[in-house]
Amino acid sequence: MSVRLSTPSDYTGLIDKYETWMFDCDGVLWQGDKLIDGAVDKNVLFVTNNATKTKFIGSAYATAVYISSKVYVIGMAGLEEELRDEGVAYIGGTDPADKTLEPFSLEHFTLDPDVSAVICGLDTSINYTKLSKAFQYLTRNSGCRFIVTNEDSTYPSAHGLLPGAGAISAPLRYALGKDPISIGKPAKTMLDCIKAKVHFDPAKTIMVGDRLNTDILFGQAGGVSTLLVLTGITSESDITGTNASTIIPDFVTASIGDLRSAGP
Ligand SMILES: O=C(O)[C@H](O)[C@H](O)COP(=O)(O)O
Ligand SMILES: [Mg+2]
Repeated sequence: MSVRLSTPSDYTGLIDKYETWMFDCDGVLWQGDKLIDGAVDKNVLFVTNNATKTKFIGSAYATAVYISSKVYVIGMAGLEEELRDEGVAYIGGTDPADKTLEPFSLEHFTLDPDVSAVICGLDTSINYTKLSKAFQYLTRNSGCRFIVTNEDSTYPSAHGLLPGAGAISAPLRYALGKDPISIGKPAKTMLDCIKAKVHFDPAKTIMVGDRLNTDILFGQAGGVSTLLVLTGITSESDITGTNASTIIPDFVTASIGDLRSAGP
């Protein structure tokens, strides 16, 4: 049963109890380009599946650390930046030849034999050209691995829910008839990435997230406490009543901004 936080002493107790705070980003700190009230005056680790973000411990960074060979990318500039920073050769991504609305044609497409993995992340410029080139690599380059930065089905933007990274890779999963390797939360790869960079005591660590099947499962798998906020994907009806999820966070509060009410 989750503990519902509500009083200043509840929040003070939580802040006193945990020395390492892992914060999910989309739906916790911000909704798209809109900051969530009260979120910005904390200095903690940001752990996001959003592969368009960089310089966080994000799924883009974790994927770039995971792969070393040349890859074909479905994704945006943030994912390309993390691949470059880790010295991973890539094609596709924001390349104008792929990020195009021109009539589809593979007439000028030559398969690159060095591509040994396809990486798929959130891509707001997704199109048939990208999906087709990725499919060509996955079916014609022997042993080519199918990797996704994360599998979030939706993305909590400032304008409501939008298709998430999981929805971007879904056409390839269906066409291929096989599931990819997923790097982001709740996968262990993401936690391994954090452990390689930051020392923390799981007993004194709390993961704050808005999605039960990524953030809360990630925290539980990592042996850390979990705090669910209701400013993103999960709503009250998802955690109460007959259809309540079986994923039970340790703590629940409406918004990360509630922590401001912590007493002295
Ligand atoms: O990739 C996606 O679908 C979205 O960016 C999703 O919101 C993950 O971001 P997070 O909540 O982990 O920051
Ligand atoms: Mg989130």
